[in-house]
Amino acid sequence: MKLRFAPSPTGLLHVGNARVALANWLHARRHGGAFILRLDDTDLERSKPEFAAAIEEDLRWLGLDWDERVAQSDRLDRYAAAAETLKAAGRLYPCFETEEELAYKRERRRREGKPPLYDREALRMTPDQIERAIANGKQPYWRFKLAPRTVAWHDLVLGERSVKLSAISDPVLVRADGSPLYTFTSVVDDLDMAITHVIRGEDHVTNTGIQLDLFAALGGNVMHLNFAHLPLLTDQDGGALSKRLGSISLRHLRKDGIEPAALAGYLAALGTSADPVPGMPTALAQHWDITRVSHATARFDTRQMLALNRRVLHDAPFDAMRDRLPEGADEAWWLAIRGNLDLLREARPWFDIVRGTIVPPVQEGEGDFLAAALAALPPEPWDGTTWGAWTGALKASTGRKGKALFLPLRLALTGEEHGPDLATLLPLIGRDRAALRLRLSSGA
Ligand SMILES: Nc1ncnc2c1ncn2[C@@H]1O[C@H](COP(=O)(O)OP(=O)(O)OP(=O)(O)O)[C@@H](O)[C@H]1O
Repeated sequence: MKLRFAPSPTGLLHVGNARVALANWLHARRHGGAFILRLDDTDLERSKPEFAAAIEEDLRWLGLDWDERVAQSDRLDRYAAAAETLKAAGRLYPCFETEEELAYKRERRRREGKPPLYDREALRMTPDQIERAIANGKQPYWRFKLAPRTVAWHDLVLGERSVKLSAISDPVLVRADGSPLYTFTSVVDDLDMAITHVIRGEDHVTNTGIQLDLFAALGGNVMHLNFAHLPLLTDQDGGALSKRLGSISLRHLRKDGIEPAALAGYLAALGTSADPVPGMPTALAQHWDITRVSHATARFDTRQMLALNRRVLHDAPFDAMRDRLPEGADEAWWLAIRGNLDLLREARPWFDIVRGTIVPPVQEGEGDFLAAALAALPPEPWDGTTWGAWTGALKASTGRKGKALFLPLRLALTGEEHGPDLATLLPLIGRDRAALRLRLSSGA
């Protein structure tokens, strides 16, 4: 079994691309197959090496690796040879019509009530006419002569699918400047690399009909090829995603503090009936089943991904996070605050609260209560019971309870209205800091 992810390096990977990459990788790893990263970089104008590098970095961040990396720009000779094979078989024919001529023909057919298909006029040119056109300085581009048949396949996600080839114009495979087009390079590569499963976005369904015909024309055995087309992912409002538009990119999610296990877990469960669980791809592979992906359109819901991110942080052991935490952070602090984080960057303020200096707000009208709290602060050593003993004594002496008792203390000690459990936090803050903050917050 061999799979591939074939992005064009024309922008930053978005979450739709990532879902496809992940599905291919999970399928390969689940079944002990190989996974290839193939950069579709034959569009020299739009492809950029820096995007290729960014794609590789983002895939690695997501926890994906590959057994082989191929760049289509290194294989131009191979596409040229495959074009010759097709020409010799009479399946690739030269065309000379200009864009304007084609547009005019399409319009005429539409007016006649016919579908705007290419009429294969170039196929009727004699060798003489072709020679004359070339002698007159015209460079041909090349179309693939589709077979007059309907191709069918069992799609692992969409079910039974078929494409009637007579309803499609013969596709251009090679431009006038000799450069091959995606439909062509993709098939030559799948054939040469013995790809067994093509998992990609639903935008390629029509291509699949053409590609199966082309695959057979190049001598491939289509029985060895399996397809799965994932419904296109949209943003939260149903809008399309595109690399060129800079849609929700992995790069931005990462910069915003999303953990790869949250994104991978979310994408792997998206469109299935399974509850998303955070996890890196290696762990997710054990339960992966492509046939569980629904053929309904899926929306990328940032809130759900954030909920998973929270879970990743809540369960993260100190050792796994150590390098990304503020200098001087220790395990007790991490365990005390991790349950309160949506994003890792929210950890920093809790470091200052516990280990550093903060200025709590002066609480008007709470001066006496905070002074009493300061006076009742027990001596150190402190442990997990100190908070309960201290607030229990204050409750008895002041008659306060609930929010009236706890909120002024929390505000004084942390400067925040919400946060981690104070029973855990208080011993970490320590008596000196606690005493100072109670005094400052009382306005004394
Ligand atoms: N919104 C989407 N949802 C799911 N898969 C997608 C989506 N957009 C692209 N893909 C898939 O991602 C893979 C990489 O495709 P490609 O590099 O052409 O991405 P793209 O976002 O369509 O790029 P561009 O915007 O440059 O055309 C393909 O398998 C494609 O089907």
